[in-house]
Amino acid sequence: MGVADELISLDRVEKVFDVRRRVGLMRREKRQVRAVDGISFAIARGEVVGYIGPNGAGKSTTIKMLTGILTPSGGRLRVAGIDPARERMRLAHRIGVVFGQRTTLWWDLPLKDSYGLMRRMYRIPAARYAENLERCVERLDLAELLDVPVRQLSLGQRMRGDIAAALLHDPEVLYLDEPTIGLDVVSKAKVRGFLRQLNEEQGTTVLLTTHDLQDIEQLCEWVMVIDHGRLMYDGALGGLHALGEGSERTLVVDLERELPPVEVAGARVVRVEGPRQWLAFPAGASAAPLVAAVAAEYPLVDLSVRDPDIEDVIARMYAGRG
Ligand SMILES: Nc1ncnc2c1ncn2[C@@H]1O[C@H](COP(=O)(O)OP(=O)(O)OP(=O)(O)O)[C@@H](O)[C@H]1O
Repeated sequence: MGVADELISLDRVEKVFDVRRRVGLMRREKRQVRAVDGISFAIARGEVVGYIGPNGAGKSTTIKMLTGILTPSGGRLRVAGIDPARERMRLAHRIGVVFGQRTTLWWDLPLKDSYGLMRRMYRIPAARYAENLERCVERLDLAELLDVPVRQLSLGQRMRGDIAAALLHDPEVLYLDEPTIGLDVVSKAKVRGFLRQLNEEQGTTVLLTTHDLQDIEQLCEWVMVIDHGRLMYDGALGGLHALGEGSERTLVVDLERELPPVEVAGARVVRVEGPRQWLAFPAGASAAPLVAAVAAEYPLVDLSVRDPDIEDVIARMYAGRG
């Protein structure tokens, strides 16, 4: 990735919170929480990057620093060449933000009035506003909803409304914090489809925080995993599959008939159902010798190889933390 393409960069960024905790009846104890503990990464223009980690890992704190809501305690952070905390208003014109858990829309106003207010806030030229609104309305299926007050929208409708609101001023980068939380499968698919199209057609850079690994698998080629404020992984999605320590692939074999568990070197049977057996083997190993060994010793009818479930890999990464 060339430096010229770098839209977001963090260099040893830290955020420390001072928290006071009551201990006993009178005493209060001062404690520091290192929410983000020396994180460095770079995101190039046009990338869609997943940012995942367990509860309390530091994801929201990172996003808040990237928008300028929070000032880092240390390190250097730039978005589109801007220091977010120092020039928050200037940055606001370049970024869009969607928080799945709360809306940026006006609760009592019809959707289109909220958009009108956005237009004035961001001083969006009339033609550009009309064009962007039309595109969002069409692609996010909002035509029927424009006159409805936000409080009357379903969660999925409101989320689509929020995503449109974040895009009316043509941001170069979109931060999404749990954009599919609480949505049904159809709404999730709509939101994901829209984001993919946005990235492909407008080249919008997307930083996506989510607990839904389907979001990640369907949208992101690059993933960062954070835990205890530190980056545990920063790489291609495919690399995650191979990463989880002890992660395994599965060879599923269909035998001619029901047989005792297959015995071959380098794999162990983890499940038997009638003539079908599941053999787990290390994700890094080749399946070929295993298949050959089974075929030589057993009446093999059919087989398939399954990659480790990304959910398992991530769960293992979280479990091994500390
Ligand atoms: N304003 C604050 N004051 C004190 N501590 C905070 C504050 N904001 C966050 N923290 C702490 O910082 C840590 C990281 O929190 P953060 O919200 O960034 O996690 P997260 O990865 O977004 O978690 P989740 O998946 O639950 O949203 C947590 O221990 C949290 O309690």
